[in-house]
Amino acid sequence: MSGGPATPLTKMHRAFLSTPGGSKTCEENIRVTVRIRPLSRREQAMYDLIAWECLDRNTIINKSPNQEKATVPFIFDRVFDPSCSTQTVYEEGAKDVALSALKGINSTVFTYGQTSSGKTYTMHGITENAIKDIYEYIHENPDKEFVLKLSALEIYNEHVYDLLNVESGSLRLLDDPEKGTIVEKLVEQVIKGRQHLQQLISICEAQRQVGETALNDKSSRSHQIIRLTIQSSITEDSGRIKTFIASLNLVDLAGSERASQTNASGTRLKEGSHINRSLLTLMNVIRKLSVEKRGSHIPYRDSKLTRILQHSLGGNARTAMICTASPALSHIEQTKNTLSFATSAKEVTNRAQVNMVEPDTTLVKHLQKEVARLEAELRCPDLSTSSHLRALIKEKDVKIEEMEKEMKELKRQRDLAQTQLESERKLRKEVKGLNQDGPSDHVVRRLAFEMDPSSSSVRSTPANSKLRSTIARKTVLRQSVTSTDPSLVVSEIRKLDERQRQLEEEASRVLEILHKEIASHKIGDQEAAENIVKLLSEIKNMKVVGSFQEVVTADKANLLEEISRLNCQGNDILSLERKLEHVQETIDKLVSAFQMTVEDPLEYRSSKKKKGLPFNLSNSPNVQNIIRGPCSPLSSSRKAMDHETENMDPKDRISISYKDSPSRSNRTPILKQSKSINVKKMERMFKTAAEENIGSIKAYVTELKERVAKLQYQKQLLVCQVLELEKNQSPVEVDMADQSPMTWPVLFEDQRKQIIMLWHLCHVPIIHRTQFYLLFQGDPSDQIYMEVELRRLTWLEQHFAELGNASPALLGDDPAGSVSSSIKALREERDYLAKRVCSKLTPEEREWLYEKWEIPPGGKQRRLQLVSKLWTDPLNMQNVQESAEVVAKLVGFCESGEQVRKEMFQLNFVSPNDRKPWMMGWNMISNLLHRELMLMTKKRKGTMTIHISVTGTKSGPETGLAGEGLGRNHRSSESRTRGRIIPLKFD
Ligand SMILES: Nc1ncnc2c1ncn2[C@@H]1O[C@H](COP(=O)(O)OP(=O)(O)OP(=O)(O)O)[C@@H](O)[C@H]1O
Repeated sequence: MSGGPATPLTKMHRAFLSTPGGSKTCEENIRVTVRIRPLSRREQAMYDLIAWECLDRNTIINKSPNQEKATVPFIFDRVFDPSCSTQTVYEEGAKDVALSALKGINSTVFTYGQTSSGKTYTMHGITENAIKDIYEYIHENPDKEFVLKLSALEIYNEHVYDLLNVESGSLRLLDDPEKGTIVEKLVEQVIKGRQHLQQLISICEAQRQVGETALNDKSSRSHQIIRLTIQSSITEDSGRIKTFIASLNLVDLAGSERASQTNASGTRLKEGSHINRSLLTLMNVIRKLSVEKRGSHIPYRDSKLTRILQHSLGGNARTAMICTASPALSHIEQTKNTLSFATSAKEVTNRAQVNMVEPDTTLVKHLQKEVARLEAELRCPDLSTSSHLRALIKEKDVKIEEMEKEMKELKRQRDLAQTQLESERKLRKEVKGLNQDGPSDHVVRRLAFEMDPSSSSVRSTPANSKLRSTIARKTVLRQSVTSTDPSLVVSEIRKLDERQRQLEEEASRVLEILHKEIASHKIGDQEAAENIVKLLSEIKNMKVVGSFQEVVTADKANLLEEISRLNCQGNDILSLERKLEHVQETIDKLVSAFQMTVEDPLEYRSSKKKKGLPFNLSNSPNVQNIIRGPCSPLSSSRKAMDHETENMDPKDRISISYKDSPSRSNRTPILKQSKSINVKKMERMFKTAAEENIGSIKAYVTELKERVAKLQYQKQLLVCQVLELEKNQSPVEVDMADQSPMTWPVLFEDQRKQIIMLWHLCHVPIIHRTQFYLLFQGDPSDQIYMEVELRRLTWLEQHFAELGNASPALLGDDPAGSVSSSIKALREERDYLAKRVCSKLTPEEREWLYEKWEIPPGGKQRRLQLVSKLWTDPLNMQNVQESAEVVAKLVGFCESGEQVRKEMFQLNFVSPNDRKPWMMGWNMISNLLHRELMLMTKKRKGTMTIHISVTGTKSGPETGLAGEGLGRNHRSSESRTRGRIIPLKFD
């Protein structure tokens, strides 16, 4: 093979061209040098001959004795004979190019040649020298700031591997429109210093695939590319920072080889074929670049090597190629090939340019202009001239309008679906109503409780279809939140939330753009600043949030309406409770008066005189009220009494009239007289009438209490549901209307287990657990209680889970709602119960229990040990049952022999007459529900005012919704708010 033509001298000159942006493009040929190594020991041993002679610094010629043709010299940028050191090779063959990276120009140094020709040997020296020079340069330029990063890869068998992260496996090549081919996930390490860099390079060299061949004990079996990225910044006198960034690629190629020479087989043969193939592609690329016209297709993509090195081959880089060769005659053909390749390479022209990151002056000018324009606009008092901002606002307005339209459409669809659903329900109810006599089960199960007693009679007329449809309509109205499919409402709320998010994002984007613009412009003018504030507020006041809130308010109107309705009920409750209190007082007084009268009329009179009792049976206006009460059959008793009085002997009548006598002095003789007349008969009459009256009054009171309790439950159930919907959590799916009687026992057991577990998790007072457990044993009418209990416990459990023990911070000054305070309250409750063990249990009972609950005899605090074991195993129903029995005994439930009515079970689980300090714990927990609702409604920021009724008795709040004061420290506020209507303003 003949040598190539000499490189024209003109091509050796580099031309720096100015780019439009001001940076320079360096158009130059690849710098190609040839290094001939000394004969290796192996070659010497074989008495190999030297076949090449370096005629001068640039020329090498084949001096083989048996040449048939005249040899043509090869001319390169530099030819290094075997005596040249690596230092010289670096200085004259690579340094200039390598150090270009320090000035923002990409550079690449290749070593190319036959296997064992000295590529790795040379590249190792080049790398060391380059590192040394780079750090010297950094040292000599303290005014510049440098950031060095290193990445390293090898291409082995056409796979790319990260030499700094061997675990990564084969990496993919990606095409980046700006950067060209990049290696995905290639690690790039920031260099901390020269030693660190050297250490990393050593690691790369150690990681590289090396194998023994016949020609080289440590033959590199892969192409290695070490990339050092250098970022340098300099601050000019003007304060402008110029930043340059460039990469230095140090490429040590695997050597071309002949299988016959390397004796390769198996793995080595395969490696060799991959190496040769990729080198062939490299040669093709170089050849095409050297001969083809600019713009013609260059097959970079034929190998990973050429893809990765694309910039270095005819692109934005300065490239130096050091071709290494053996002088041995035995490798003459290989060397000729190398020199031929090198000859092509020197024809390749690159266009390197300085890579400056510094903000372009044009951009700066543009920004300055923009600042000036905006400042001028802001100075103008008429905002209408702020065309940019106006356009922005207009654009947003259009978007908002579109979104509002979308929302309206969504709302319309939702309403349509709801109407369909409701009419379907209505229809179902009517059909059901026709098939039933008496009160509708459906209605009862729906928790709809008629306040108006007359409506019961309406319902009890099944034949009247008109009335039935009225009831159905009422029930549908009542259902609202309680019976509207929660998933439908939740889905609507989610949709609206999504809309809200989108709108808020839009608004934020507008504000962000404005902020950025304004922040980037230095506004020294007060007027301009004011205008900006004005504009910002105008943007903020865009109808985004407002319009959304209106929509949301409207969409959640059913929830709010429901709350309002409940609060109206709350007012009813309040008035009912007042009446109730009043009636209760009357009863108490009547009972005591009656008992005293019957037991000893004389004593009664004297005590009445002493205590100054303000009324008696006949003249009490309260009695009149009671008698006139809708449920009181007292009138009949009274009539009976009157009737008996009328039929009395006139003498007997005197005995009745003594009470009315204004003259107290006359009483004794009259009384004596009356007694002598028919005392027994009168006593009997009086007793019967009084007993009848009291019974009736009690029945009336009980009825009132039932109404109040049921309304309260209904109210709390709604609160729970609202909270669930608010939290977008799937509600406890218990649609009682659809519960068939057959499934209720199963459902009850399931709910009870959940409740027991939740009691345990929420550290609910054990007296409450006992009361609830014993009262609600699975009767179908227990459904509402089970439902409410489960819902609020579920909420509490979630609340505690969210709160954790660090709740005080979240609760502000009120640590009462924390888990720890509940645990403390539970402990105090156990102490209280332990104290009752002796008084409530006989010694025999105690011993029996100690034995049963395995309390060791003679142990200390056996009572406390016993109580500590109660309600501790929520999964063990026997433990639950027995715990309830013991606690019931200790507390004295049903001691009076009177069955506690379920309806009387208070929502805050505290017997009003028996509040203990530890009971406040559960009060507080229960009241969290109420507070959550408050917070939720406050957050809603609607425009309506909702009144939450806060009611209570003298000893504390009576309902789960009542009471603002949550802790002992808040007692004063509790008493302040008790019994008042607290308006919650939505603004
Ligand atoms: N200029 C030189 N002076 C002295 N020894 C050299 C020179 N160049 C190479 N050698 C030696 O020759 C041997 C082969 O060199 P090297 O491994 O660098 O070859 P290579 O081209 O990288 O081979 P391969 O392609 O198989 O990896 C090594 O033992 C090395 O020390």
